[in-house]
Amino acid sequence: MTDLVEIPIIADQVPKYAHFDDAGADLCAAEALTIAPGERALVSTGVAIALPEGYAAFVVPRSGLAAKKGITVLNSPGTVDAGYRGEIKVTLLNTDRSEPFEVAIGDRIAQMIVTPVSRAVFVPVSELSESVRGAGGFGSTGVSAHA
Ligand SMILES: O=c1ccn([C@H]2C[C@H](O)[C@@H](COP(=O)(O)OP(=O)(O)OP(=O)(O)O)O2)c(=O)[nH]1
Ligand SMILES: [Mg+2]
Repeated sequence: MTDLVEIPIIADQVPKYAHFDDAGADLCAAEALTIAPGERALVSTGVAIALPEGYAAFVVPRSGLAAKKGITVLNSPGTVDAGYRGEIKVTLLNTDRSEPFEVAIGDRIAQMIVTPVSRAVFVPVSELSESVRGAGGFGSTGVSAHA
């Protein structure tokens, strides 16, 4: 059984996990609007939470909206800091070239993943330890699955 984290919340519609073992709880729109093709909108959810210290919540797209409608979260993963007490908002981007995207109040527009996060202590050094990857990145391993 996963550890349960109690999170105080103020919300008209409390985010729900569609299945008990889902990673993301769905966030609903608290306002109605239309997002034109290629446009973005900052959408209210009416949700405010008090995350425990050492936790963050990530606002990420729903795959169905992405695959079927071209809707994504522009700044995905949107990062909700533990100390944030304001309303959680979702920056939706309509990537479709022709279809406007209609948002109705109560629509599940994105999902939120609550997770522990490490607090880093950045220690300046003159050299970094060696690794197999080294400085290779940005496609250094190619695309083909065949060597
Ligand atoms: O998708 C998001 C991302 C962020 N936030 C809220 C919670 C977060 O704690 C706060 C600040 O987010 P972030 O640090 O990403 O934005 P910023 O542009 O760096 O703003 P700030 O200067 O306030 O940190 O905005 C949302 O409601 N939705
Ligand atoms: Mg910030």
